[in-house]
This record gives sequence, structure tokens and C-alpha cells, in this order.
Amino acid sequence: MDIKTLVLALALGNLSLCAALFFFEQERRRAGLAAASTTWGMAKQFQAVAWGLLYLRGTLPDFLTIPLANALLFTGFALDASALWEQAGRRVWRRYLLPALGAAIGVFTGAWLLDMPAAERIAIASVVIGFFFIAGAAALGRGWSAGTLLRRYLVLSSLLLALAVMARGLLTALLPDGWSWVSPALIQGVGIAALYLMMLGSAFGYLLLTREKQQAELDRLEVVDALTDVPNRRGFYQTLTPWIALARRPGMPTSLIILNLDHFKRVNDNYGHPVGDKVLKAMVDVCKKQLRDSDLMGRLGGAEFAIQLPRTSLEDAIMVAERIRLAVAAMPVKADKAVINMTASLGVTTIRADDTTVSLFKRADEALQEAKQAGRNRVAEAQTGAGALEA
Ligand SMILES: Nc1nc2c(ncn2[C@@H]2O[C@H](COP(=O)(O)OP(=O)(O)OP(=O)(O)O)[C@@H](O)[C@H]2O)c(=O)[nH]1
Repeated sequence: MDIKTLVLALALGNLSLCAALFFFEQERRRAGLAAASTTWGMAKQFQAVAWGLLYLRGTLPDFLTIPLANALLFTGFALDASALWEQAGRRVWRRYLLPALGAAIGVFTGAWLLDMPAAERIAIASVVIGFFFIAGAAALGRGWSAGTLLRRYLVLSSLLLALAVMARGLLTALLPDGWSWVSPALIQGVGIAALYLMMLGSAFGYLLLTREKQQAELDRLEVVDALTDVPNRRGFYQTLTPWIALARRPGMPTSLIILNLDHFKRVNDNYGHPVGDKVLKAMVDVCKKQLRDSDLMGRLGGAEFAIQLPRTSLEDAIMVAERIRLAVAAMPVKADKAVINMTASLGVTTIRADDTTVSLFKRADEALQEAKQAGRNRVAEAQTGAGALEA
């Protein structure tokens, strides 16, 4: 395959990616969802136009097919790197990649204005493209040791391809006649093939990474409450299970508190659901401040929370519950024009040797109901079945 055909393949390849992405985003827009990959989509658009212009070299005026085409190509690769940094949760590209892009366009355009030989311009362009590709690989390489195999493969293959593209540019300028068995045609072929693999790798890599990220988020939401960012019922049960097993052995007990905000429904009814959400989030922050690092708070649903206190006796757990009750009562939540004062009822128990998750939560829940029936804003202990401890 000659180089011109490969350049055409690059233009068409990027164009078809743009089309696929357009229809994908169109569907999301119709469903009322935010655009999924704006920066990456822009990168593909810039690259499609750039490769198209490069293909038309000789047909269109030089200023379109040389400086403009390369400026668009650099922008496309800079945006590719940006998309990867965005995906990694860092938008630093604005600070670093944009000035680098400006400098690259300036240097290349300067070289063209100064009438530098084509081989030297190719060297500049190759180094620039390689640089941006490595910048993208750097985003993927963050947290290498914890990274997935896909991520590691993409980092290594990106580095390899970037080096091949840079080598092609530099060898074209430094060894125009080739060297030993390395003919100029081989150098060009390897360089352009590397660019083609870059396009494919970047497309499949980005899409697979997006899917990997979405899957990780779905897995997280299986066990974490999206609103308050604490474990949900399932996540909380999972963490509690080993402690239930440990309770069969003598040693320090593990205690459980169940907390329910009093008359929370009224908050929703009077101020609306978003304010209710704000109260729930504030509630979690207040409780967490009263807990040790080894304690775990989870949301069972609605305005009901559970707190697991490892190596804590019933008496100590009651003290913690009381501290939480006072902290909640002393926490006014500011929302819009209102200041909302909340109280909470809490049921406390300790894991017994013969407990299952069901029996444990049943006992804690009974204590909570006792606290509610005794007038709310109080702590009740389960074991004795005694009434509320404090009002
Ligand atoms: N804002 C908000 N409200 C929620 C959410 N989940 C459940 N709710 C609401 O929380 C309320 C739960 O109220 P309950 O725990 O039964 O409390 P209550 O009946 O008002 O008061 P008590 O009798 O003291 O427990 C219901 O109105 C639910 O609609 C949520 O994620 N956000």
C-alpha cells in the first residue's frame, strides 16, 4: 500500500469514527443525557479534516495542505491526549497541552514560512505528534501498578507507536537516503503504518477504557449509595458479614447502631426532594465526624442508616449513639431560605454468637422502633428491651 492510500485510509477511518460518534451522541441527546466524549469527538473531527487535506496535497493550495493541515493534525492529537487526561479525572491539559500546541503550530508554520525542506518539516510534525501521543499515554499510565491489563497494554503500545512515528520523522531528515538495509521507503512505510495503528489503537483503546470506567462505576454503585457516597445496604452487609462470624469467638464485641432521621418525610414535603437530599448528605458528614476510622457507616435506604462499630462494647456503642444524636440535633442544615433542624432516633445492639444478619438487624430495628415510639430524638438499646435511654 502506498503512502497516499494510507493517508486516505486515515482520513476515511477518522471520518467514519466521527459519523459513528455523531449518531451515538444523537441518541444520548434524545434520551436527555449529556454528551459522552466531546473532546475525543473533536479530536477525531480535526484529524479527519487534517488527513483529508493532506491527501489533497497538490490539488489544493499549499497553505491549506501544509501549515493548516498540520495545525489541525496537531490539534487533533493534542485533543486526543486531553480526552485521556479528562477521562483520568484531570483537566490539567488546558494548562500544559494548549501552550504546547500553540508552540508546535508556531514552529511548524515558521518552518514552512522559512521554506525549510519537506524532510525537516516532517521531522517537526512527527516529533509533535509523538509528543502528544506520549502525553496521552502518560494519562493512561497514572497508577500503573493498580492499572488494568488493558491500560498497561495501551500505555506500552502507545509509547512504541509514538517512538516509531518520531523515528520516522527524524530518520527522514537525518538519513534521507536510508541506511544499510533500512531504505527510505521502509522508514516511510513504518512511520505511516504506525500513524494508522495510532488511529485504531486510540479509537478502540478510548472506547474500551470508557466501557471499563462505566463498568467500574456500575460495580461501585452495586455497593455504594450514589447520593451519600457511603456503602448501601448490600455494601454494608458485605462488610458486616465477617464481623458476625468473628462474634462467635471470644474477644471484643462488635456493635451496630441503626439511625433514622425523625419526620424526614416532612423535609421533602415542605422543602422539596433536593433539599431532602442535602439534609441526608449533611447528616452523613455529621455522623462520620463522631466515628473512628475503623467504624463504618452505611445507608440502608431512605433516611435510615446503619453504623458498624468493631471492637466496641454495648456501653461504648450507646455512648457513640448518644454523641451522634446530640450532634444531629445541633446541626441546622441551611437550604435556600430555610434553616432545618433535624433530630434522629437510634437503636443500638451488639452482635451475638448466634446472630445472623437477619436476627441482628431485627433486634437493632426493634430498638429503633422503641426509640421512635418513646417520642423520637433518643437512643434505645436492644438487648434488655428496655425503653428509651434519653430524651
Ligand atoms: N430527599 C430524599 N428523600 C428520600 C430518599 N429516599 C427516601 N426518601 C424519603 O424519605 C422519607 C422516609 O421517611 P421515613 O424514614 O419513613 O420517616 P418519616 O415517616 O418522615 O419519619 P419517622 O416516622 O420519624 O421515621 C420518605 O418520604 C421517602 O420518600 C432520597 O434519596 N432523597
